[in-house]
Amino acid sequence: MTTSFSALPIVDVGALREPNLQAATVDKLSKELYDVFSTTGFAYLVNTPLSFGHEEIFGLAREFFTLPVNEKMRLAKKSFHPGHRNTYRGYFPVQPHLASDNLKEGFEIGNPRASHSPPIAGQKINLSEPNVWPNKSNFAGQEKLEQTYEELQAFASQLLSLLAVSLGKDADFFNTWLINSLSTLRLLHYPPGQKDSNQDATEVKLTTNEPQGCTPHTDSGILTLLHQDKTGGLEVLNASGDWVPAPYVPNSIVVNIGDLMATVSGGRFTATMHRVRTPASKPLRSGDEMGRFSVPFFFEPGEECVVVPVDGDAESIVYGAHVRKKMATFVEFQEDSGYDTGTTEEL
Ligand SMILES: O=C(O)CCC(=O)C(=O)O
Ligand SMILES: [Fe+2]
Repeated sequence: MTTSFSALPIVDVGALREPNLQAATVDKLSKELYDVFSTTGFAYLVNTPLSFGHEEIFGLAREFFTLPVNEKMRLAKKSFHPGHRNTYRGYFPVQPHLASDNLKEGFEIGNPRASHSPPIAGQKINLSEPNVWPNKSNFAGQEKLEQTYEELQAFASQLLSLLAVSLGKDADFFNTWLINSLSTLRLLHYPPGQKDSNQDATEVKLTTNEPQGCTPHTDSGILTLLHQDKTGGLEVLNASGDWVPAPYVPNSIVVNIGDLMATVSGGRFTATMHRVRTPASKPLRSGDEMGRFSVPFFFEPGEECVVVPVDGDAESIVYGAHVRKKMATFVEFQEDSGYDTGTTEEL
């Protein structure tokens, strides 16, 4: 269960930069992670082993989202562009007509080295389809994003070993989860809200009193590693029902537990509700005109992975079935997005 925290804790994971971890370090870090994941379910991580910084990752996000709309829509998932084959990876546009509490556009990639399977009969979403990319002449960031994915996957795997130890298991206890992992790297852009009618095409017309860039939710997978820019807006729900701001802390990334890991841990870890406020409209803002950028990495097992909870008597979960069930609640995956693209080309 989450607690009545008033700020997210900070965990220094600098020791993970060393090639060989001492047993005492494993012990210390796994205890620290256990403490935060069994209370807030969320923390800032500092001194991570990642080789890239915020400037690089948000440079890539900015480069992607400033592409012309038709170039982004060329990558749109089938639910936003019926002529396209990609159902799971690719671009989704802002959909104010569908959900005024989810005002964001996004671009998602899976494992760049994965082998791909054809769609499963009767399933509308192919979880193991290939990535789609903008033309190289328009977007130079493909290779960098692929490397970013691989580094985040490796870092998340280190954390997973520590979580296994923290739950009294061997460090490799969850290693089968890494086979054909479905982890997702998602670039997100939250356009600023705009209250008057002179908005341009990239701004969002606010239709509710409480505009949301991202509706309250828990993440579905193992854990999420989040890069956020300095705009702010992320809020985490504590046990008293208060939304606690989780602003950017310099050189940190945010980590949080997903539903699957909460279940596997027998409820020892908590998947905490969070949301993102829509960035303030232009006249109120002093900095960036484009709104907020964030880059969550959702660490996930493979589609066919049979996930066995740590308490022997609890029921196993097939990850593909778990994620499909959760997806039914996401606006990005609604059957008919109603998005009118006016184009028909296929990828
Ligand atoms: O943009 C953020 O800071 C959080 C996004 C998020 O919670 C999500 O995509 O699941
Ligand atoms: Fe989330």
